[in-house]
Parts: sequence; C-alpha cells; structure tokens
Amino acid sequence: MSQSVLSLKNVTIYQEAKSILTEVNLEVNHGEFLYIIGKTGSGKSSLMKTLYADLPLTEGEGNIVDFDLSALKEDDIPFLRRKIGIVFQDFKLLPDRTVNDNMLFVLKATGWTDNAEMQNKIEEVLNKVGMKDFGKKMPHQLSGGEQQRVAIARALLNDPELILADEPTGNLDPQTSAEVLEVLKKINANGKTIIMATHDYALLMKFPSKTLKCEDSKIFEVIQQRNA
Ligand SMILES: Nc1ncnc2c1ncn2[C@@H]1O[C@H](COP(=O)(O)OP(=O)(O)OP(=O)(O)O)[C@@H](O)[C@H]1O
Repeated sequence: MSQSVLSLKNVTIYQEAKSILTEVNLEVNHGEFLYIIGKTGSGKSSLMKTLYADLPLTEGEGNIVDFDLSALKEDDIPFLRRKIGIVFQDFKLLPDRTVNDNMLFVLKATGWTDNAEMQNKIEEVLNKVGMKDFGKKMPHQLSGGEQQRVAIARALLNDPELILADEPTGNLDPQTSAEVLEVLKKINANGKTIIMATHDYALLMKFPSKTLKCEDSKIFEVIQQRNA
C-alpha cells in the first residue's frame, strides 16, 4: 500500500463560479489523524466534498485512495466511496429501519450477498463503536451520540482506507462529543486515516493532532497551543 492516502497539488475549490479555497497543497499519509478547522463559511465542507467527489475537482491535481480526482467519471464515484467512509454532522441514518437494517442496506448496495458474512460484519463494526446491543433499535430510539456511533460503524462497513468526518460532533453536547472523538481516535489507532472538519476548539485541545486551518481562501497548518 502506498503511504500517501491523499495528495492535492495547486487545487482551487469552487462553489458555482466563486473560488472558495486557492493554492491548496495537501499530503496526508496512511495512519494520520488530521483536523480541518476554520470559521463558518471558510470552506471546510467544500474541501471535504471535493475529497468525496461531491464537488468536482476542476483545477489542480488530486489523488485520493488511488483515485485521480480530476479524471474521475460519474461511474467511478461509487467505487471511490467504498474506499472512503463518510460521517456527517446529522448522522444520515435511514429513519424507517433498524440499526441492523441500516447496515444491511449499505452492504447490499455495495455488493454483499452472503447473509452470514453480512451479519458478522455488522456485529464487528457495531462492536468497534461500542454499540453491539443496539442492532434492533430504530434510529429515533437512540441518543445523538449513539446515532453518531452507528453512523461511524456504517462508515466502517467496507473497511475504508480513509474516514472523512464533516463536523461529526456538531450536534452533540461536549461530553458526548468527547466520547465520539474517543471512538474515532481508537479507530485511528487501529490504522485508519481520519480527516475531520470541526469548529470545536475544546475538542482539539483535549485530543491534539495535526491541524489545518481554512482562512481567507487559503489552507495552512497551525500549531496547537495547549492552555492558550
Ligand atoms: N452549494 C453551494 N452553492 C453555492 N455556494 C456554496 C454552496 N455551498 C457552500 N457555498 C459557499 O461556499 C463557501 C464555503 O462554504 P462551506 O460550507 O465550505 O464552509 P464551511 O467552512 O464548511 O462552513 P460551516 O462551518 O458553516 O459548515 C461559503 O461562502 C458558502 O456560502
């Protein structure tokens, strides 16, 4: 496996005709945990969307989990998304079915067929996020933190090389946010690369890691200062 999970060179990110981030140069290696911070509207989500090909890369070079973002075709996108687990602020669980069936939906949509293998996989990922007894629950029966754990489990189903988490704690209280971050840190410690956009500076202080900031259309590394 190559060391580089993500590489962006001289990328400009646009929303409609407006440039949001320019001269984006970014290298992320296997096993890193990277925060992306910045004020609201500074471009964090636009960057994340570019990484999971929700926004096309039209200027500069981009390579992610061995896909060339500037040459990506519509048909390639589902294959790219199997190698990337995505976690959103609002969880995005299907509200009309159980946790188990939310997982089955993703597995079947991504080509799994063997029932025993699917159940084993579901058990494995729910276990990883401390939710193994919640398979029969409906999403509305879970707290926000529990729903986010399930969403993280769902992101792990196809054993992605990279997890992209866009404000995963944005809807959670500080205690629950810390618990969700502990889950992500544990997953990172087991070898997954994680890129997390956040504006939760308290979490950053509690769980320090390499941090990039979006500001004035640029992205650059910032050095965290403890107790600042
Ligand atoms: N679909 C869209 N169409 C046009 N402009 C958009 C779209 N989405 C975002 N923008 C604009 O792009 C800029 C960057 O937005 P983005 O959502 O990337 O910021 P952000 O840093 O993630 O903010 P937040 O923390 O509020 O999520 C903003 O000026 C926003 O208005």
